[in-house]
Parts: sequence; C-alpha cells; structure tokens
Amino acid sequence: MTKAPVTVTVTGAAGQIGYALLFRIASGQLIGPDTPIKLRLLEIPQAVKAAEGTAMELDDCAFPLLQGIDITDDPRTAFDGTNVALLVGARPRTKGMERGDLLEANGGIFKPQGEAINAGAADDVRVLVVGNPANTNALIAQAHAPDVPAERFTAMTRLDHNRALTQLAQKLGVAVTDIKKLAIWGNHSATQYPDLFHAEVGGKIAAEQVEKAWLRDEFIPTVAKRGAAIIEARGASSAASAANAAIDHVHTWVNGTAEGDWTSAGVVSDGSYGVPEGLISSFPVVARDGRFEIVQGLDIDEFSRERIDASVNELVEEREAVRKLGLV
Ligand SMILES: NC(=O)c1ccc[n+]([C@@H]2O[C@H](COP(=O)([O-])OP(=O)(O)OC[C@H]3O[C@@H](n4cnc5c(N)ncnc54)[C@H](O)[C@@H]3O)[C@@H](O)[C@H]2O)c1
Ligand SMILES: O=C(O)C[C@H](O)C(=O)O
Repeated sequence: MTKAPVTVTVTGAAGQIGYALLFRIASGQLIGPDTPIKLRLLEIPQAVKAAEGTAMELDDCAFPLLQGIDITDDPRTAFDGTNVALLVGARPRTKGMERGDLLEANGGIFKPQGEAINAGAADDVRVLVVGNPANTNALIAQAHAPDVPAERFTAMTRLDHNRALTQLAQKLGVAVTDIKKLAIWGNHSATQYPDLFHAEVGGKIAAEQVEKAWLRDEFIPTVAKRGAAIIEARGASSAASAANAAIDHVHTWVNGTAEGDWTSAGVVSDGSYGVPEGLISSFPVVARDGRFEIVQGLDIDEFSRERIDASVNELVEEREAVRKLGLV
C-alpha cells in the first residue's frame, strides 16, 4: 500500500549541509523506502536562487518518491503543514563576534521559525535543530511553539555519537556495529561528554577494554573537538557527515532503536540525571513508538558526573544568556 507523503522542511537549503542532505531525503533515506516526500526549502532571499538550482538538480534525479519541491523565504509558508522540520540554516560566528552576539543573531532566526512551526506545522511535527549552537537554538524555537509538545524539539548530537563509534571501533579493531549503548551527554560543543562506561563491546563494558589515559586524554577530546579538526582540515565545517547524522537522527526517531541498544539525541530534559528540567541536553535515548525516551537508571560515577555537569553547566549559561535577551 502506498503511504501518505511526508512533508519535510529544510532550512538553509542552499548551504553545504543542505546540498548533502536534500538528495538523501528525496531518495527515501530519511523516513523509509516506501514513503513519498514533499520538500520545502527555506532560505534567505539572497540564497533563494541557489536553492532553486539545487531543486533543478533534485528534479534531474527523477527520484520516484519525490512528489514536489517548494522554495520560499517565508517561514510561515515553509512550515505550513510540515511533518519533519530540519533547522539547518543558522548564523555562523564571524570575526569579532562574541558568544552573546551569536546567540542574539540566532535568536532572530529560531524565534520566528518556532513561531511559524507553532502556527502551521502538522500535529505530528518533529523538529531537529542542526544549526549551531544547536541545543540553545532548539530551546529558543521550542520556547516560541507553546502549542507543540516540547518533546518534538530536538538538537543534533548524532554526529558526535557516530564520531565516537568510529574512534572506539578503530581503537579496539572491531566493527562499529559491534558497539552498543554508547552515549553523548550534554551540549553539542567541546564540553560534550562521550560516555564509554555504559557502552558495550562483545557484551563487556567498553571503558574496561581501553586504557584510562586513552579514554581521558585521546578519546574524549578527539570526539569533542572533531568539529574544529574538520574545519581546520577542510577549511569548512563538516557537511556530508552532518547531513548523514541528521538522516540517522530522524530515521531512528521514526523507526525506533534496535532492541538492546540506544543512541544519543539532544532532547528536553525531564530532570533525569540532575540535568535541569527544560534544558535541551544530549542523553542516551531509545526511540519507541515514534518517541525518544531518556534511558533511565544508569549509574554515573564521579568521572562521568564531573564531565556531564561541566557540559550541562554550559547549557545553563547559554539559557541564562538567551533569557537575558528575552529569547526564552
Ligand atoms: N549539530 C551538528 O552536529 C552540526 C554539524 C555541522 C554543522 N552544524 C551547523 O549547521 C549549520 C549549517 O552549516 P552549513 O555548513 O550548511 O552552513 P552554510 O553556511 O553552508 O549554510 C547555511 C545556510 O543557511 C542559510 N540561512 C541563514 N539564515 C537563514 C534563515 N533565517 N532561514 C533560512 N536559511 C538561512 C544561509 O543562507 C546558508 O545558505 C551551521 O550552524 C553549522 O555550525 C551543526
Ligand atoms: O560548525 C561547527 O562549528 C562544527 C560542527 O558543529 C561539527 O561538529 O562538525
């Protein structure tokens, strides 16, 4: 039976992540191989022409599942009836810009987008914020969508999760599929905490299979600073891997996590593990029946506690900063 089409809105569609993302969505990798897709591309007026060029290329792929592409610079039009909103477009930090300036500039993007989602998105809308600072941008959008359940707003830490999987797999000489229950905690920033104390390889705890010094001095900083290392190497921030992680995040959200495993996502905290309620923080999560649920009951030792607290404190500071700007 043919499934009903899913409307997917991508902001920043003419950007480098947009270019790596749209073709994969249109080919059916976001939701599944039997779900038709309607695309909505949101861009700023100066980049609409470039988005039109990408849309021409999408047409030229003749994707069987792609039922249409709308391009707009108006958030209300972009999010009207949308089922999946991928908020990729954001204001990058430029020379001389302070963190407060960055948060304010992004407030100017994510506040109206949250309002537009509130006004017109489909009842089942799912929102993934990719644009940085992703957790706090998600918080801003969520704060302006009071009629949408807060749990529908998420921030992307799946790229960090995937990076951690590969670093550990390469260290142990195993396949990434041999690793279960890895988790990223906190902010999508250099303070994030990739946790190997609950991760399992061959049924045994991963942290017990690596040297403590490697875990502390190599693994954690490599994963946490990988974004900066990519920028240094490519001269541009990660794009294909970020798009891949966005696909993974939504696919898992809709289709579920495998039995006996979990993943990582920035979700609204319910106060679990001492993370203040309402913050959008990364946690180990399972996806069931189309919802993310924070994995409960994990023991957190002192080493992990210190690192989770440091990242969560950064999120608290970001929330304070956007509160002062009247954005949440
Ligand atoms: N969470 C993650 O893991 C992760 C990973 C990589 C990149 N990122 C972030 O994703 C964002 C996008 O990265 P990119 O490389 O595609 O950047 P990019 O500069 O290539 O593209 C961004 C696009 O967003 C558009 N845009 C700006 N304001 C907009 C608005 N109000 N509405 C719609 N579109 C708007 C721009 O015109 C541009 O085309 C950045 O903030 C980057 O830091 C996050
Ligand atoms: O865009 C960045 O600052 C880096 C990006 O968030 C990444 O993790 O690759």
